[in-house]
Amino acid sequence: MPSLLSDAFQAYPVELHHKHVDFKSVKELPESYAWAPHQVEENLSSVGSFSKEMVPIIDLDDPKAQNLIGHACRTWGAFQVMNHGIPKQLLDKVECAGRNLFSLPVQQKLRASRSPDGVSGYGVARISSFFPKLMWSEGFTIVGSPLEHARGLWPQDPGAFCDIIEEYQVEMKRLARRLMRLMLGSLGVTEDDINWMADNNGGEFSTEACDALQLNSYPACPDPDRAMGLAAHTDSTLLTILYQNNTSGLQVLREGDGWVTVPPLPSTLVVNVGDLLHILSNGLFPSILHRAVVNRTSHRLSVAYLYGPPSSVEISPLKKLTGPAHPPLYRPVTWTEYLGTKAKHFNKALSSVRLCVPINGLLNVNDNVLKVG
Ligand SMILES: C=C1C[C@]23C[C@@]1(O)CC[C@H]2[C@@]12CCC[C@@](C)(C(=O)O1)[C@H]2[C@@H]3C(=O)O
Ligand SMILES: O=C(O)CCC(=O)C(=O)O
Ligand SMILES: [Fe+2]
Repeated sequence: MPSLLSDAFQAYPVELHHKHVDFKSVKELPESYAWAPHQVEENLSSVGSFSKEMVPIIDLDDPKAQNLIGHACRTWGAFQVMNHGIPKQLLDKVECAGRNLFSLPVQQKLRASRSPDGVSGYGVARISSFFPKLMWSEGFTIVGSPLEHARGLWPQDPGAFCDIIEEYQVEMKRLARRLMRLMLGSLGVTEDDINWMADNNGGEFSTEACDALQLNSYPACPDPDRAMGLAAHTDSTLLTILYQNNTSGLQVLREGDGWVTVPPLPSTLVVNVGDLLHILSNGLFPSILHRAVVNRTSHRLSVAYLYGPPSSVEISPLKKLTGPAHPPLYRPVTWTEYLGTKAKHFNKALSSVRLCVPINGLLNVNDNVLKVG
């Protein structure tokens, strides 16, 4: 049984081809990128006569932040945070590093390709293998040090990119831990209730949470209504912190509302509940289905910080949240194992680790919500 995050996909290698079109020179959407209308599902805000609610915006300096976060996690599974303490200059630097990377010639980027059974490197989203059409995006995943891949990309000076990424990883880990404390606090749970988070865990577990960084690039698209930037998915994480540049594209699916756009706001970060927090909270905090759409005029860039537990620690519903009236709904699972499950079942992964499986078999997270369009 693999225990490192980087080993998660050994049992499920995917041969994702890297024959990207040259996004910049394409004048018409190639058929291989043209999604069927029902897969793109229109964003109701452009059609509907009703106004939709917005993903909550929470100021971390607000004394009520913990309660507001708890409410947002229960009712949305996502929120935006301001006054989060990440310097604007660092966000600018990481955006610039991403732009530098994606603007390299394709041949150079391919020198840092993610291998079929690997987790780090350049390539199309791993979930692409579940769809008949290609996504209008490219990505670069970093687990641990980016040095090896950066050497392939910038043989003369890999250090500049690595310094920025490493600084970002440190700051994001600090923020993720703070957010975890607030989210759990709203449920009456403390770090001491979670062995791997507690400072004094007697050395039984590594206290080091695991994480990954995903840089996403969405070039301007000649036919955005038929294209998909990143298809609907939940993250496998405890939580994800997303920085998006000033171009909108992120949408979350909300029961009753359909796809709701999360507009980029200056110096604000988006926080998503992932599947492992869904499990840990015994479903009180649902993981959120989200996607990225593209547009005709602007290049969009996003940076997702994916935060999870130490890769071999088993995550199961917290004892404090379960009892005779609330039996545990999920079996214990490590992050590494869950990533493998996700690689096999994709959006049915969460129901595949459910203890009482729905009568009609594995439930796709998409089946759980009101369909739009
Ligand atoms: C730790 C991870 C979560 C992730 C798979 C990965 O190994 C690294 C990339 C992550 C990402 C980002 C885009 C969407 C997603 C579903 C994917 O294909 O790669 C997520 C994965 C996830 O959260 O399951
Ligand atoms: O680009 C976005 O807005 C979404 C990215 C995302 O969902 C991811 O990287 O997991
Ligand atoms: Fe995501």
